[in-house]
Amino acid sequence: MPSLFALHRIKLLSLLVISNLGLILHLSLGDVKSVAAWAWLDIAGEGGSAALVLIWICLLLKSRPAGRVTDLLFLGLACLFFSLWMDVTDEFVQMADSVRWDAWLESGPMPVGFVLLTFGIYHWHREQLAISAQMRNRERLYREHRQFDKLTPLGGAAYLKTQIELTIKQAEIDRQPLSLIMLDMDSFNMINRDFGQKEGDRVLQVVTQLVLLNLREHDLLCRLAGDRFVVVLPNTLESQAVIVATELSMAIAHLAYRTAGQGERLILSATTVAAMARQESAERLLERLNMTMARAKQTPLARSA
Ligand SMILES: Nc1nc2c(ncn2[C@@H]2O[C@H](COP(=O)(O)OP(=O)(O)OP(=O)(O)O)[C@@H](O)[C@H]2O)c(=O)[nH]1
Repeated sequence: MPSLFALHRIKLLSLLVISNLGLILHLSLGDVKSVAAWAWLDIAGEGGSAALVLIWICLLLKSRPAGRVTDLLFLGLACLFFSLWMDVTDEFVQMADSVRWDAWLESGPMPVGFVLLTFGIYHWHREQLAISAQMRNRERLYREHRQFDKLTPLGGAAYLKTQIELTIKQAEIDRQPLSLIMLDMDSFNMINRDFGQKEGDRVLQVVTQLVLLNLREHDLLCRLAGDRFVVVLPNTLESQAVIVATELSMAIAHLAYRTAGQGERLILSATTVAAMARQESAERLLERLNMTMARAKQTPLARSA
């Protein structure tokens, strides 16, 4: 993974050069104030704000791919930083009363920065709408990044339980059936053992994409743990969930998966089971599915709970 500096070298160097030019201009045309003349509260406020904006810039560049939205957000934040930096510099260097340009350097870039940030955030919002459409089957109602698994990236067990509780309540209000599918990869530890953990990770990612492709708009896929996934299917009877579960198993069995290293063809398979929610907690429902899964792994015909 390239470092933050390597990816955004020109942006960061430009900010460094311009900030230093501002500082040099002040130092060469003004007088350095004595420590007694320093306004500590202003220094802390303005300096702290400049430091925070610098942190925002680093987080932005670290978390976003290069492109127009990143450029707009960066330029906006860079303008805010420059204004605040000039403000701090002013606390250490006294300019003659006749000098006007220093006030421009302090106040000018700030509104420009806000305008650029507004454009950037607007385009970010549009980009996010497109991403959210793709994330449709991965998240519902709210996003809490700590509850999302980095690898797949699907909601984890905690997210799943919250979503099941919410969906059970909604199903009761709507008087609609709610079913769940549990999917567990078969002999997954052998993939890790024979081809390495990285290949195992890749299999989990590919299987996730494949399952997502086979779900309906309102279904939700989560990763319960390891190679075990759960699909929440609102407005679905158990008999319909069993059909979807069989389709998912078949899709995985028919996947022409090749390893990243030598391109070996792997035969993947998964066991799936389905259950309809009764008047029970999410915990109990998952327990019931886990038990059915354990039975199905031993006797492949036990596919519903
Ligand atoms: N590569 C990879 N492996 C994982 C991850 N999480 C769990 N595992 C591995 O998944 C394997 C799951 O093993 P088991 O629960 O025995 O499942 P299995 O080998 O599919 O066996 P059966 O389910 O009985 O068919 C273990 O070897 C875990 O170490 C992960 O994020 N990445």
